[in-house]
Amino acid sequence: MRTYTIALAGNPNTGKSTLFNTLTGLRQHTGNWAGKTVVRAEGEFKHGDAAYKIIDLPGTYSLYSNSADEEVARDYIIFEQPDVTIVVIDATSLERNLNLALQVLEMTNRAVVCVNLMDEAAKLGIRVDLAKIGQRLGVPVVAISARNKTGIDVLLEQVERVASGKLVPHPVMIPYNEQIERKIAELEPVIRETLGARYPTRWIALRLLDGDESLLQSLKARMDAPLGSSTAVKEVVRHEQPVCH
Ligand SMILES: Nc1nc2c(ncn2[C@@H]2O[C@H](COP(=O)(O)OP(=O)(O)OP(=O)(O)O)[C@@H](O)[C@H]2O)c(=O)[nH]1
Ligand SMILES: [Mg+2]
Repeated sequence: MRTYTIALAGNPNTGKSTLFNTLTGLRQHTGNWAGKTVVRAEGEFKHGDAAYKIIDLPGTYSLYSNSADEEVARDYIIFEQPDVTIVVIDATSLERNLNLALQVLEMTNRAVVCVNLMDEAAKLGIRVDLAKIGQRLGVPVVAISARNKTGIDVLLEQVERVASGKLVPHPVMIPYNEQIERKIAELEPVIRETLGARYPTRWIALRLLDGDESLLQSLKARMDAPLGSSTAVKEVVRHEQPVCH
């Protein structure tokens, strides 16, 4: 039986753990992330012909290394490369939540956006145009209510399609200004050469331009990648203003 790994990412309080509990029942265990005081919850479930290992990532507003939670979530998506990252977003607070979804889509194309708290949205008279969000983001978008256990089958159907490669999403690519795009184009080949093609070079280029020291440290710790000391990188990144935040 094929086993896939999936991660739950999203802002705090969007129902990730509720979904995690719904999917795994008692087949779950918790501990801490290596070297951090951040809780790590992992569980298993079966669906259709496949088994799934699922990781409940800490809730974060961004993945820019501002806290241990953000570093854990970022490192998991970048280095462990789950077969699918489910971004759980709050239907009653789409604008803020989509910000994190876009960050995840810069890191991986193997994603499904899960709009949770649909029951709450309905109560508030909020209508969510799933098709339009899906079209704009370029990944499957599914509506659920984790608490009421609705929409779970459709969610798992989309997760299976992405995990198995039946569907290869092409997420929207956020364009930056000309100067930043030029620097990204200079950095990407250096990153690819240093780290191999396995990693999201455009996202790493953006983080380097943003002066993300924590990411460089993680890269160094995991693969002894001399990216931070690369002269080519230093040349491009020098005097750069932060691009994100
Ligand atoms: N109405 C409603 N409430 C929900 C739903 N899903 C989760 N909740 C509630 O939302 C609150 C937060 O849920 P959690 O599952 O703890 O959220 P989380 O994303 O794991 O939060 P963090 O771990 O802090 O990031 C809880 O009170 C849940 O009962 C839902 O579909 N509808
Ligand atoms: Mg939680």
